[in-house]
Amino acid sequence: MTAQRINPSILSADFVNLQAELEAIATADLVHVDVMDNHFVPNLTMGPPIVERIQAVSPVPLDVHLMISDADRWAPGYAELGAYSVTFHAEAAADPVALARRLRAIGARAGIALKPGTDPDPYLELLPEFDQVLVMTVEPGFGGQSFMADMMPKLRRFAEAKARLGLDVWLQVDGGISKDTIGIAAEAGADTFVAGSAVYGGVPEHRIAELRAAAAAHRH
Ligand SMILES: O=C(CO)[C@@H](O)[C@H](O)COP(=O)(O)O
Ligand SMILES: [Fe+2]
Repeated sequence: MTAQRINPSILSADFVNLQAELEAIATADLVHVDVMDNHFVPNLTMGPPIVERIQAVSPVPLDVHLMISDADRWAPGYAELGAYSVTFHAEAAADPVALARRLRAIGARAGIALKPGTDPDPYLELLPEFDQVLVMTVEPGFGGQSFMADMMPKLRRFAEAKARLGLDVWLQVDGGISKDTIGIAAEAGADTFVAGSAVYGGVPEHRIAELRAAAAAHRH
């Protein structure tokens, strides 16, 4: 049976009380950290100094999602500060395979993210180069948007390639995941679920448990 992971996104947390907000998700698998540069996406969040402090106090490992241009230059720094996984966007990297190899060499899991409009085809045969693939289920940039169910065929393409190649690459979804949508993504082959507003919009521990139960009901 596939292991499933719930990764709350601190984009929906109170940024002035980050330590308490991190402690509130101690029952999660990883904490999803959205790094935005106001260039690749029209929003700005944080950079290495803040991510380094999050790394120092978080009760769970860091799943860093880089929504930044020139990923080739900046992504290795996040692996060096100790992030468990570093995911960069395919659209923002000049050489995704070389970058993934650098991230792995530093000791991080290497992830590649695809915006909703990005064709999965060029990446299917490259799956062995990555530890996780992030299929965006909203346009990156903001929390609280609606889940795009029309991304499920793309997710299925990766699930098929994963099975065909016999890999244990994680298939992640991010955007609009709630107790009502998580089953749709699990059904299509996702095993790693990012949820921001759904977790921090209530008591995080309860929301995480609710999401786990809803995903498990559709486990592969
Ligand atoms: O990467 C992003 C947004 O670009 C996400 O990680 C959001 O933070 C998810 O928020 P919700 O859709 O779950 O509220
Ligand atoms: Fe994200």
